[in-house]
Amino acid sequence: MIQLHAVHHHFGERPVLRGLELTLSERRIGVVGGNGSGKSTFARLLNGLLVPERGRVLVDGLDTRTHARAVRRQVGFVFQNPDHQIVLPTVEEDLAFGLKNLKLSPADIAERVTTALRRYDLEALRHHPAHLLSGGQKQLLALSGVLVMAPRYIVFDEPTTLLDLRNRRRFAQAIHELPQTAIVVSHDLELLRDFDRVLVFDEGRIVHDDVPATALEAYVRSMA
Ligand SMILES: Nc1ncnc2c1ncn2[C@@H]1O[C@H](COP(=O)(O)OP(=O)(O)OP(=O)(O)O)[C@@H](O)[C@H]1O
Repeated sequence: MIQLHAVHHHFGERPVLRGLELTLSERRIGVVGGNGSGKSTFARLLNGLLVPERGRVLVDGLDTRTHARAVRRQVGFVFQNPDHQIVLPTVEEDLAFGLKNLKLSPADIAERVTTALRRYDLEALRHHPAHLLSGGQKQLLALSGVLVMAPRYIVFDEPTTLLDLRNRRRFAQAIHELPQTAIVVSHDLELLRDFDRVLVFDEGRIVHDDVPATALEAYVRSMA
């Protein structure tokens, strides 16, 4: 469970999050809202990439302010642009990167990497230069790089924005099949239709918090 208590955040003079009070326990949670409404800032709070100026964020009871490393292990983060996430030259090296920091044995690392490659049919690309993958393959590699770390939660910040229709569907299916809790920030409302819960942000506040049919309809109406 992820909890936010009285969370406020400013960038300079500008209030970006205003008094968020939330308990996130559903398996699929979508986050929508206009540009600049605070969604990405909210997403970055959930794994401690950012700590709130005021208030607390707790991941299974661990405060992101005081337990940053432990929280980072529990909450994976998939960025909009996989190029920001893929750090090593080949697909295999990139997948093994985070695992080396976990001090696993070489055999354990090899096994986890192979399992990850199989999951999204990336096996033939094991030695391929990661930067030469297609956009869809890169996004799946970025997700795989998070999954090998076996987090309990995965936060996605606009993961399908750069993908074509086929890859968007494939990625949506990948999210659908994840055993983990997923919190997904997206402007792609279709992606969120079968989720358990959708939060609608407006100027740093949550103005709707409901099942997708109701929350998305309210959001679409507010944008008309
Ligand atoms: N590091 C930062 N420094 C200063 N201002 C920032 C920073 N990050 C975000 N902001 C500002 O905070 C506000 C909220 O940004 P945020 O990225 O959370 O919005 P968003 O809802 O994700 O928007 P979008 O849909 O456009 O991605 C915006 O006005 C943005 O300019």
